[in-house]
Amino acid sequence: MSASAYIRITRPHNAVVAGLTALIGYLIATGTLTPPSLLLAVIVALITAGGNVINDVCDVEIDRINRPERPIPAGEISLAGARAYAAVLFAGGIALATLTPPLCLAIAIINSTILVAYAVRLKRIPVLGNGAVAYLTASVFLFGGAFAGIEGLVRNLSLAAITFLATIARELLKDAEDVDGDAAGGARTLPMIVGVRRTGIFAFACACGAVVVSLLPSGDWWGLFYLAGIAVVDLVILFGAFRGLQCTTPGCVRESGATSILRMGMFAALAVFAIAAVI
Ligand SMILES: CC(C)=CCC/C(C)=C/CC/C(C)=C/CC/C(C)=C/COC[C@H](O)COP(=O)(O)O
Ligand SMILES: CC(C)=CCC/C(C)=C/CC/C(C)=C/CC/C(C)=C/COP(=O)(O)OP(=O)(O)O
Ligand SMILES: [Mg+2]
Repeated sequence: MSASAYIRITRPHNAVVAGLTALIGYLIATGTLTPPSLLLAVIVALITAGGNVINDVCDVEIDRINRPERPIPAGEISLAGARAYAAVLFAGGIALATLTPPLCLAIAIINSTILVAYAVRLKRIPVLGNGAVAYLTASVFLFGGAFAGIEGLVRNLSLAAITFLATIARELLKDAEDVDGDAAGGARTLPMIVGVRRTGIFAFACACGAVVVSLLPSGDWWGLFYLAGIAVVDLVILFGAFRGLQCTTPGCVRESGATSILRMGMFAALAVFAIAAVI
């Protein structure tokens, strides 16, 4: 057993960015950060870490082939140990969420349940699995807003919609990249059913939807800086999705860099939201 394996299995960069995104959600909803709001980042990081650990527990057979270096297939953490660790991370996140308003606690419990359901079953259902990851990612903004009450959550609905659509687009293109490995692992994804070309068209349509919603007038943070920043980000997102749209094979999607360009655009969007909220 090594301590580093217990850190690696949580995909810490992912959990930390998710935690910081909850703070951006609160900042957008209220225009300020308070010391108690820092708790949001810890809760989201713990629950995201729990989701990543339970995912590796359920994907152990796929990862033995595709990702043998991960802690469970590499023999660094036992299956039972990882299961117990995931339970501790979820329980820690939910216990801390009892210190937040009931709306936040409800989201924390619902999301923990969806993360377990995703690992156990939803991941294998085409589109529904992608929808679950898109909802979870979008919900970080709702969670941050909900710390300021229902009005905060409502104020962040447009951000959640943008994130949902952009994440669906990226997750579908990730499935298009992974068709060969997923088929060997027995998974069924949209591109296996309708082909890479149609998946690319659907992903591009979702990216266009995200761009349209991102330009609609919204809260106090919506202004000249936001419009200028988001216009650049929108071009990056459209370019990434367009690269995927042109492909008919998984290899083409991988070489197009579409999913990396989309990830870059999504992280840049977070920076635009955060700066727009404070200036
Ligand atoms: C049109 C437009 C302006 C779109 C921007 C949408 C937006 C604001 C997306 C932000 C999504 C985001 C990065 C949320 C942070 C929470 C988080 C860590 C989510 C899950 O991880 C995503 C990560 O990129 C996983 O990457 P990978 O392992 O390569 O799949
Ligand atoms: C707001 C609250 C309380 C929680 C949000 C929780 C978040 C941010 C979830 C975002 C989505 C996410 C990162 C989920 C983690 C589990 C997951 C879907 C991992 C990806 O696993 P696979 O789909 O198996 O892909 P791999 O090939 O990387 O294993
Ligand atoms: Mg997995």
